[in-house]
Amino acid sequence: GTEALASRLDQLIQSGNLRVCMTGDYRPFTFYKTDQSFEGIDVDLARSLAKTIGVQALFVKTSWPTLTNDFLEKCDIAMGGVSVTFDRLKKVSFSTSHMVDGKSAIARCADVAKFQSLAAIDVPGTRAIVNPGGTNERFAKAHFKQAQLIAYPDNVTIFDQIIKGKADIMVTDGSETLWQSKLHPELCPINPGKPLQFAEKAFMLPRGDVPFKEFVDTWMHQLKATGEYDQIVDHWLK
Ligand SMILES: O=C(O)C(=O)C[C@]1(C(=O)O)C=C[C@@H](O)C=C1
Repeated sequence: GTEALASRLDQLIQSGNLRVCMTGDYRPFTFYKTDQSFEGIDVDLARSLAKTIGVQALFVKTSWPTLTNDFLEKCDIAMGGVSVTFDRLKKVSFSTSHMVDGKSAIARCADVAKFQSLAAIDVPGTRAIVNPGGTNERFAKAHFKQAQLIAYPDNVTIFDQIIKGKADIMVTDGSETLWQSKLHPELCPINPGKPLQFAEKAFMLPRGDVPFKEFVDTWMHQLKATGEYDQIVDHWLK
């Protein structure tokens, strides 16, 4: 047929806004500042996508436990260090993955030698801290049987808890262990080159919306081909 498929793309072009859900608690991907604006890799990516569509990026603050529902109710896309999971794929679609980022551990530098494997971490006496709602919690619940699990909902200050000695270790995205260890010299990433679990970053999209997904995937493909993607990532990671 000659009729184009209906798409969220048409709606958002009509409204003039790309509504982007993000948590704002995950440096360097998304950070919510005191002036109520967002910054980070995925903020730059969102602005690039919006510009390519010809609309404004409008950021909507969400949280990891409410991410999927907030996306479904309030946003056209969810960005900000979001991992692809099969649970989420039961409710939403994802763009093509743009970054591989497996799970790794971070601990006080003095403890790195004793936490060299998952088996060495998961022993009685280890206090593993975890932010609820995302893939970190899923990993912790699946793999920590002997270690004590401490749920801590503030992803911005969670790393201070390890520095203060209130917890011993956190398993999170490898990129975050590198970033946080640069921010806090007391903390060291543990074998960041050998992730404990595979994970990929992508953008959450409305389920089954082929035209919108084609647009986002083509934009990302070209961003990578032209080197703009690396420019954005390197600006934050270096
Ligand atoms: O849930 C996801 O998609 C994430 O990758 C987010 C997630 C998590 O796994 O909890 C990853 C690292 C940050 O420390 C905070 C949130």
